[in-house]
Amino acid sequence: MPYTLLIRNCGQLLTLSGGPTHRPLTGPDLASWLILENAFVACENERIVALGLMAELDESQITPATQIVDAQGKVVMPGLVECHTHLVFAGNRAHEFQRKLQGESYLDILASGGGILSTVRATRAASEAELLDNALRHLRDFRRYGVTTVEAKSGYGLDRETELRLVRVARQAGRQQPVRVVPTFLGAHVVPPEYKGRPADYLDFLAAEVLPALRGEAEFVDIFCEQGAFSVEDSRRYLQQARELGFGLKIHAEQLHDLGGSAMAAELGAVSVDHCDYLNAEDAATIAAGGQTVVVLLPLVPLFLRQETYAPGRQLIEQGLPVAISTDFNPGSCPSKNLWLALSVACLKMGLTPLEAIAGVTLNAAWALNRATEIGSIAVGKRADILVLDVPDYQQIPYWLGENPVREVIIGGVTSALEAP
Ligand SMILES: N=CN[C@@H](CCC(=O)O)C(=O)O
Ligand SMILES: [Zn+2]
Repeated sequence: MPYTLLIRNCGQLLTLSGGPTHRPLTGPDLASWLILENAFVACENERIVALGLMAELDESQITPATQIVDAQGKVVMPGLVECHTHLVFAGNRAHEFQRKLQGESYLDILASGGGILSTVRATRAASEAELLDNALRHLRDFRRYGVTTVEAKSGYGLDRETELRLVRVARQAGRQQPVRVVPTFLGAHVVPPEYKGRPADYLDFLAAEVLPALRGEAEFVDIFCEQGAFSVEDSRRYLQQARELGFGLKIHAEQLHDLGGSAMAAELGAVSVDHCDYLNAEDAATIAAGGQTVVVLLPLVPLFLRQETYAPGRQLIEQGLPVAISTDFNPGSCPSKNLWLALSVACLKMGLTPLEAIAGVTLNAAWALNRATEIGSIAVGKRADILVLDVPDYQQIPYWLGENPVREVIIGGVTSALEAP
């Protein structure tokens, strides 16, 4: 079959391929994947079918029906994979920004009934149509940044009806526009007012009344293991129950304190452990030994919460851990969808190199969603989620701080218009 889409004259084609295919990238592999200069990528419908140097291009596969994108010597790379967001919510927390600037901590604001609980009130009060509208707007913004897959957590309902609604909205939003949406159930975000002081009872309720209704609807189950949220022991029991029901596991852990939640979740086979700003070296070694859990770094969160401590990214890489990078887009700890900024801050504050950080927002992020056979690199057989950037050299990606380098976004072999707001 002839090519349906050809991207030619790629100055640098960042393939993210050439390394191991059976596990996430770790150690030196994070930065030694293949870059082709003066190259092409060809697709048949939604799949990549060929790539190589321009001199190797088989012109006989080009027909008048082939769509040709001229990269004009710029960087071409896989679509970004955003592996940790709280996509579906109502309202915002701009009113808490000033409180934060005056020194109130994230957990103090939560303990006073604000923070996550403030977004829960707004989300419970919103209609399904309003929530869908918000989610679609955020997905459009993500797509402009070159994000082609987005994980979407629930977690601002904290009751059966609203939590199921949030998962339904995430799935519906995924069907209504081109960015792929991967739903995660985070009903165990914090303890709702109805269960105040009874976290274990709330988790039992979720496990008995909500998780069974989510089989086939949400792929992962997540929990916020932290002071003021859920303890390590309660989290362990809940995640075990979720695993028995067939869900993949994720955890928010070591965000503000070193409690041991990340190592616990890794021992249960979690696909990712997220935040890890306070992860200690011993627990990092436990996670590395498991060999299957990705550490998702969220550098915009300590930045936004004015925290000095960032996850020890460099040290984690030296210890052999696979790292990914995400924004953690949400109304409280990161109201930003700019994954390029997160990538830059991962370099500046966590010690990643540009190549490692690029792997963190593509192939390793795909591993954190259990989708690395489908997305995250430019390789024959993979889904054609591809970006054409406006920069000629990958070194400029983290350098232009906070800018959006995306010129063209291709999702499933289809170029999608980046319409004005
Ligand atoms: N830490 C817990 N949950 C989110 C924040 C949610 C919120 O503040 O609304 C996070 O990943 O940072
Ligand atoms: Zn989060």
